[in-house]
Amino acid sequence: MGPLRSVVLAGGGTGGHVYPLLAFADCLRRHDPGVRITCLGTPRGMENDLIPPQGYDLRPIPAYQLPRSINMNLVRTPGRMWTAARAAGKVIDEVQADAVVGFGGYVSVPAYLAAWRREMPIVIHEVNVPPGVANRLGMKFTKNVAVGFPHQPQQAESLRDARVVGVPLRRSIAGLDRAALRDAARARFGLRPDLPVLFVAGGSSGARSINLAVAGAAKELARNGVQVLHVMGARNEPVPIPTDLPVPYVTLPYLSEMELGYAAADLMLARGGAMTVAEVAAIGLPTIFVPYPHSNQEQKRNALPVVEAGGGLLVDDNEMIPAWLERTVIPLIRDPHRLAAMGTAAAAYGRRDGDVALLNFVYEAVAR
Ligand SMILES: CC(=O)N[C@H]1[C@@H](OP(=O)(O)OP(=O)(O)OC[C@H]2O[C@@H](n3ccc(=O)[nH]c3=O)[C@H](O)[C@@H]2O)O[C@H](CO)[C@@H](O)[C@@H]1O
Repeated sequence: MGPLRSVVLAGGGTGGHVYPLLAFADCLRRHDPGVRITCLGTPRGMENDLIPPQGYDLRPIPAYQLPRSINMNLVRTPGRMWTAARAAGKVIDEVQADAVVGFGGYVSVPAYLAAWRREMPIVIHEVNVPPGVANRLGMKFTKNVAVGFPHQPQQAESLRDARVVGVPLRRSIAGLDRAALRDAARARFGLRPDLPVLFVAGGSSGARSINLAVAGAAKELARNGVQVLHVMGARNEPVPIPTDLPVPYVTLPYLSEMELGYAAADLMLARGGAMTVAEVAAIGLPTIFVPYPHSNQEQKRNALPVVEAGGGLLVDDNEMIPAWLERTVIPLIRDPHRLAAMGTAAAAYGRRDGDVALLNFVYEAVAR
């Protein structure tokens, strides 16, 4: 049994914050089935779709969006933030939490504030460079900062002393054997077992520029025997795909069982969200990264170490046009030796034990 009786987890908004929270919750429950786990969420974030089905207690906290330029001066922290912090504090008191573990996103801020007022252990897990604004504020209250990747302490002064623990990944992904699941996964999507598969997914909310480029390349990819499994993003307008293609082209709005997509694929085309990078690296899936261009180079920094290790390619969003895709994807996906070498390089960079490493870090922090 670990040193925790009750823990509050905070992280919300996009999949990028919710999936590591969930993976960590699962790990905690596996190691210590008696511990009480409570999650804080905003009323409309993706946590509402993702957390309750996994059987965790999700408590809504009033949403308050921090301005990106907040000066981190608590005296000037807006009143609405304290209202949210009081709501978080009520939950913390009710469940008699021993610690708060935050993954970033707006809901983490009230949790950090409430835990700080109660002088409780706070642990922060951060996967981006620069750290998100919520975690930056949280770092004022704790030195227990864990990060997902080795480049983060080198690139961000505020993360210099952070512990590299990796990223908690869902068990279905951390434990994935792609080769063993490949045929079943392909059958599930109606894909042929004998032709290569390009898996396209633009992060937890999809990516319009990627969707348009792949749709534009659909005919040429199909003519060259490349099958496509394309997750468009539930919040995106679906892009029309030609219907008379000679090989399967399967579109989905969202894929909950992401491991099936990963297992079906020979090559992935993705954004550079930190979770996506951690997942494809861990499972050794060669990936073409098209970082989201509008967030401070954050996604480029996530993807670059995998690319430099030889596990993927990097392309600017403005180069994401059908001709580039045709030129790059077709020869690569037909070259199993190159794909295998890229997969091995990606896997050497990735890790599958981020959940356990973070749990050990939390136990240490609570024991301190
Ligand atoms: C535009 C933006 O600001 N994006 C940020 C956001 O990305 P975003 O929310 O897109 O997050 P990631 O790419 O990191 O993670 C997406 C997660 O959703 C899952 N998934 C995705 C599609 C699908 O159909 N099914 C599914 O399960 C993936 O397996 C992955 O676990 O959070 C990341 C982590 O903080 C940041 O690094 C990104 O920069």
